[in-house]
Order: sequence, then C-alpha cells, then structure tokens
Amino acid sequence: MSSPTLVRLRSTSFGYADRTVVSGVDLTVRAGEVVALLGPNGSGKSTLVRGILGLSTRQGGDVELFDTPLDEFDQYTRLGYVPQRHSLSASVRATVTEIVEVGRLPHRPWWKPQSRQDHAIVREAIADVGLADRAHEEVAALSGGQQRRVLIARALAGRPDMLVMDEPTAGVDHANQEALALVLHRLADRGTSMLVVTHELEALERVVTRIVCLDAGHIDFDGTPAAYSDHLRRHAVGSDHHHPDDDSPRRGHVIGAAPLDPTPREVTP
Ligand SMILES: Nc1ncnc2c1ncn2[C@@H]1O[C@H](COP(=O)(O)OP(=O)(O)OP(=O)(O)O)[C@@H](O)[C@H]1O
Repeated sequence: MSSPTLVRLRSTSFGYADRTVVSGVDLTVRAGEVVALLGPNGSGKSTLVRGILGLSTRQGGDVELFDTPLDEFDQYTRLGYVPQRHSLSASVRATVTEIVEVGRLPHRPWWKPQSRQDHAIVREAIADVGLADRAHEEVAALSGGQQRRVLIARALAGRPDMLVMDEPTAGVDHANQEALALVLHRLADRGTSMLVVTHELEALERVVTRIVCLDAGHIDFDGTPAAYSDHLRRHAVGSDHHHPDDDSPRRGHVIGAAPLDPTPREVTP
C-alpha cells in the first residue's frame, strides 16, 4: 500500500493580484518523503510553498492537504512552516524555551496552562535542533543560524506531520549549515516528511529523497537525486552543440572533466 498523501496539486496556479507566478503544477508529496524544491531566483519556489499553506493566492487548479481540499482544511497543526530569511528581531526579549513554547499553543485552549507533556515536547524539540545547552538564553544573544534552529524547534514543537521550510540554510555560516543539515538528517531518520526550498542542495544531499525543480513557474524536473544527476548530465551533453564560430568552452567537456556537482547555481542578475 502506498504512503498517505500529504500534499496534492493538480494543474495548480498561484500568484499575487493579477499576476500568475506558478502555473499548471502537478505535484504529490507522500508521507516519509524529503523533497528539495530547487530553482533559480524568482522561479516561484516561495510562492509555491506559500500557496500550499494557503498564504499566496490559488488562481487555478486544485490543492489538497491530507486528502482534504485546501478550502476545507483546518488542521494546520499538522503542518510546520519555517519561513524564508526569518530570524528573530534583536528586540525580542524571550528565551529559546519561551519561543519554542509558542509552537504548542495551537494544541491547547488559551486558558489552559502547559501540561507536563507540553514541557517535555518543548525540551525535546530544543534538543533536536542541538540547542539544549542554550535553552534558557535570550534568543537575541544567538547567531542568525542558531535563531533559524530555534524557529525549526518551534515548528517541531507543534508535532507536525510535515515540515515545510523555505531556505533553512540560506545566509548562515558553514558551521551552522552543517548543524542545520544534521537537524534535518535526524528528522528524516525519524520519518518526518519535509518539503525544503533550498539553493544549497550540497548541504542536504544525503537527506533528500526527491528533487523537484521549478523554472519560470513550471516544474521542469521531478525525480530521485540519482535521476537528477543524470538529468543534469544529459542536459549538459544535450547542449553540446558547438557552432564553429563559437569560442566558448563546451559544457559537455567541462562536465566530463570534473566530478558532477548537482548543486544548481544561483542566477545573479
Ligand atoms: N507578495 C508578492 N507580491 C507580488 N509579487 C510577488 C510577491 N512575492 C513574490 N512575488 C514575485 O513572484 C516571483 C517569484 O517569487 P518567489 O519569491 O516565489 O521566487 P523564489 O523562486 O522563491 O525566489 P528566491 O530564490 O529568490 O527566493 C518574483 O517575480 C517576485 O517578484
């Protein structure tokens, strides 16, 4: 029997006001998958994940979460979201534990104090992201990468069935990137399903089970990491039409001469 379906998009379009950014997308994510969503800057990755969460406007097609049409879906505690480029403001006077406790709020009535189980789940989420020794420090004293881990812990404290993360490793130093990759490994080992927008596939390559590439709002690749490497290789060889007047080096030769690096490069304008 196949795993439960967490997300299903059929011919779906998302955008803003009168502008369509992502169009005609078919995508099904099943329990246990760790999906990396790749694509150049502006290709619509954030718009797509925000659309799945109901945060950008659906302009056509269908969205289903946990087999329920998005319009009828109300179990948002089943989804954890770590938004893009989000760290905590220096003016936030709260400890790591206090921030992570916020992740438990949707699970109990506002007037009810935290249970022993709530406390245990919060402690576990903080340990999961490797910050147990900083649990009682103010978040303002942490680095950007550590703050990103606090936000992941907050999402984990909600005990979601699926974690949606928008560039969790962007803009953090190498040591913190490795720490974040370790966190994702630990979650994947435990069977947490994830949809991760990233430009740093290298940092996550051993954790990802599937790669989806977006280009100008369309999916142009969807498959395993191994198939993605083949796709890149074929693409490079396929573009190896060397015109006699063209002095530029041939991509096929470059790829053949060096190990294949599956990390797509950011397009800088
Ligand atoms: N709130 C918004 N209102 C209008 N247009 C938007 C909004 N957010 C994004 N866009 C536009 O949608 C397009 C896709 O943006 P999006 O952030 O989804 O791309 P992305 O692939 O996540 O890019 P990046 O890798 O740079 O984060 C861009 O042209 C952007 O200007």
